[in-house]
Amino acid sequence: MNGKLILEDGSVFQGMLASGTKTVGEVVFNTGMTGYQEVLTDPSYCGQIVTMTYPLIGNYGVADLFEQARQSFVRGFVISELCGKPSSWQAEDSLVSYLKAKNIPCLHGVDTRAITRRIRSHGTMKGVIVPADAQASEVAELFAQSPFAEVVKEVTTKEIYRIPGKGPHIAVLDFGIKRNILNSMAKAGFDLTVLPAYTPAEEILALSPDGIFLSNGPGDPKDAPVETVRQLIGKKPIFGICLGHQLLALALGGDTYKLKFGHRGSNHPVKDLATDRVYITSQNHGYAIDETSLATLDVTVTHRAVNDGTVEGMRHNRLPVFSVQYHPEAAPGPDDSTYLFEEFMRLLNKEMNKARGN
Ligand SMILES: NC(=O)CC[C@H](N)C(=O)O
Repeated sequence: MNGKLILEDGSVFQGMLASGTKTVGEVVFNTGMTGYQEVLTDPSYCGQIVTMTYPLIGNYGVADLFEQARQSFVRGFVISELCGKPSSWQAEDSLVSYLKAKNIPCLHGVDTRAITRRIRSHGTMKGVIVPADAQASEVAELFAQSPFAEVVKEVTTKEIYRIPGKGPHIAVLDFGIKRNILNSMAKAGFDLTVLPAYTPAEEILALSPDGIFLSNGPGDPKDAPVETVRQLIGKKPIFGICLGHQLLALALGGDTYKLKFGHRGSNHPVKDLATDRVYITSQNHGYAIDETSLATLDVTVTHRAVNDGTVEGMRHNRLPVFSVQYHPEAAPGPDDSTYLFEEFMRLLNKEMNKARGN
């Protein structure tokens, strides 16, 4: 069936519907050459229609191994050439049958370069995917919907669950956590209790964890549980990734703002300001910390994006609290930054030793 993507500014991009019929979301683009299944199942994309800039998507199929959550939360997927016949030793299915089975709206055969150029110059905006012959009233109805209503509630775990390990006990706040973050923490040796995003601070602290982890997640950080994080600061060592990093800044009294078109891809250079070393990182964020808002706070900016100079990492000057805006767990992307999970382990061991009076 022929379909189209219509952006809020009225621009129209024609294509074909591989699955789904209509949807609304915030249209963003991801520049990764691979990793489409991880992108589809990263809960941070909840509420968004993702356009992949790499022109051939689906060539290595899909496999259970790449899933990052219990389901996909993207509102839609836009690609140029959809490869129907994957070729990979890992492929368990083709992308097209995966999209159909999961009912993920997908428009393909689209000029994704034109969409990306428009978003780059006009900024991220809302869009709808509809059949080519959709009525204007149907389109207006879709545009009237808010794709970001309660996204953290939608993606977070409904139940507490444990991933036992031999090391320090971490209370993991799941704002939309990717599986590879949990895998990376388990691999580093942590003992994990994963909690729903809206668990009150007293309940989290009642578990007597050795540390707290704040996960990635969708939407505007100001709509997430900032107050809970504020009540946790100073009580336990904390590590935050992406949304978790933004929440820490807000809870400390800083501010965040929306980037014009965000950072989404697997090859974003980030500089560690202590060593001047540049890491290639996986990123997916539409908001950033306002650096001027940190000026009067007791924190140090530790990492910076090489492309646009925005804040990519920070640490507290007195408390055992640090965070990064990018995704050290990768999946997809390079694993340059997995050392950060070991850094969290070292920090916890140091704090636990201190508490024992050693
Ligand atoms: N990956 C994430 O955690 C994204 C954080 C936030 N939703 C943003 O877009 O900036």
